[in-house]
Amino acid sequence: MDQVFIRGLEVQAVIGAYDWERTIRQRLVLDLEMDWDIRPAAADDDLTLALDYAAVSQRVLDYVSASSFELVETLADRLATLIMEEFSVPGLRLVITKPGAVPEARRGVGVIIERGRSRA
Ligand SMILES: Nc1nc2c(c(=O)[nH]1)N=C([C@H](O)[C@@H](O)CO)CN2
Repeated sequence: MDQVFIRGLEVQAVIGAYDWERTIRQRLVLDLEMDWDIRPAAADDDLTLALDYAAVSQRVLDYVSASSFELVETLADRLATLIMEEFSVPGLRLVITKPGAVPEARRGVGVIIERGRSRA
């Protein structure tokens, strides 16, 4: 399946399980790969037939910046459902990195989820 991707989308959110984390905003970095047949859009050279990565990016930024979850797992799961429902995306892979959570983890910690994809 073709994919439309968004990489390194940075957003600040209230995210964390500890009391001190409930009072601050922390940086998250999102990587998103969305299954999409690009051939109809390519055949007609028509954005209305494409999965608009700018529109998805803006919706993700709006949602995450307004969210307030304890776990990155919860945010990832809710966000995946939202994207699939609102943009008719049949399957996706989402990586949420919380760069500052474990200072010794130089490239961050977080979760990777896949939804709507059959296991081969
Ligand atoms: N699997 C997870 N582990 C941890 C999470 C999380 O969301 N998922 N969160 C924390 C704390 O909020 C941490 O980020 C504070 O530094 C710990 N472990």
